[in-house]
Amino acid sequence: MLLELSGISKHFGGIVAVKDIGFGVKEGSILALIGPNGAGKTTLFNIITGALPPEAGSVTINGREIVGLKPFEIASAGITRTFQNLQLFGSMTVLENVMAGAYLRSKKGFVRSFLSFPGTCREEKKIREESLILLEEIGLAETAGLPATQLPFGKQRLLEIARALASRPALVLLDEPAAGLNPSETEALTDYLKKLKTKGTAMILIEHDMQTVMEAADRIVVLNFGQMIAEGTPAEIQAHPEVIKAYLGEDEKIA
Ligand SMILES: Nc1ncnc2c1ncn2[C@@H]1O[C@H](COP(=O)(O)OP(=O)(O)OP(=O)(O)O)[C@@H](O)[C@H]1O
Repeated sequence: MLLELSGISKHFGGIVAVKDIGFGVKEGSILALIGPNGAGKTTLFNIITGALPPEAGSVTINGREIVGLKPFEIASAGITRTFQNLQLFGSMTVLENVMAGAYLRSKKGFVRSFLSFPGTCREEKKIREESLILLEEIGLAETAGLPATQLPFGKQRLLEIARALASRPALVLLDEPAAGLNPSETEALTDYLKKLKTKGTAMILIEHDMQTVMEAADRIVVLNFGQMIAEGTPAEIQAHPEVIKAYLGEDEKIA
């Protein structure tokens, strides 16, 4: 397993946000995290990325414990994320946003990259080339020189994904990547995520669009009121009685 969670619990005051959660994500696979609003999905993302400390439990990447590490250390260990409400660098161009993501794995770092040491120039050139390739793959190459905020919303979402991928992470956490996308953009996104997976990137996907989830995910974890009520393949989840009950009422089916 690339990522393993076990016994993760967290509460806020009297609210149990997540309780005794455990699952694993394999290299080059997509795990979808689904559940009604308030089920605990974002809390889990915040715990995995080091933004929130869990009260109990362990998170490992390639067997290395990451609970207690700072967010930038976890990012350097190969886990990056996107946000539900986009967090792009508005004053930078599309290309610069992706390059900023790439500096996470750079030896020189973002600030030193602005100083013109010979090694730094070579590295910047390489990062620029790789970032352009990433933009090409995600369909944003033509917008590389535009300020990020000039892109339409759907493209800003893709840019955030490209930036999260720029440091070549082993695992990317995607928070509702299809939210606000039109049907053809959603389809293109789903195809892109599937392609990414075949190149070896693992992903955890929080997504309310069930078609995207059922099509892209290898495995699905279902949360309800902070508890994990089911884990399985898309077909298993669609037929799972507890899941049907939590989502739709007992007599109906998902998706
Ligand atoms: N910082 C916080 N302070 C207090 N309560 C919180 C905090 N963060 C989350 N919660 C509570 O913890 C529970 C789980 O919230 P969380 O945001 O993880 O759910 P979610 O599944 O991501 O929901 P959504 O789909 O609406 O984003 C909710 O009851 C929420 O109100």
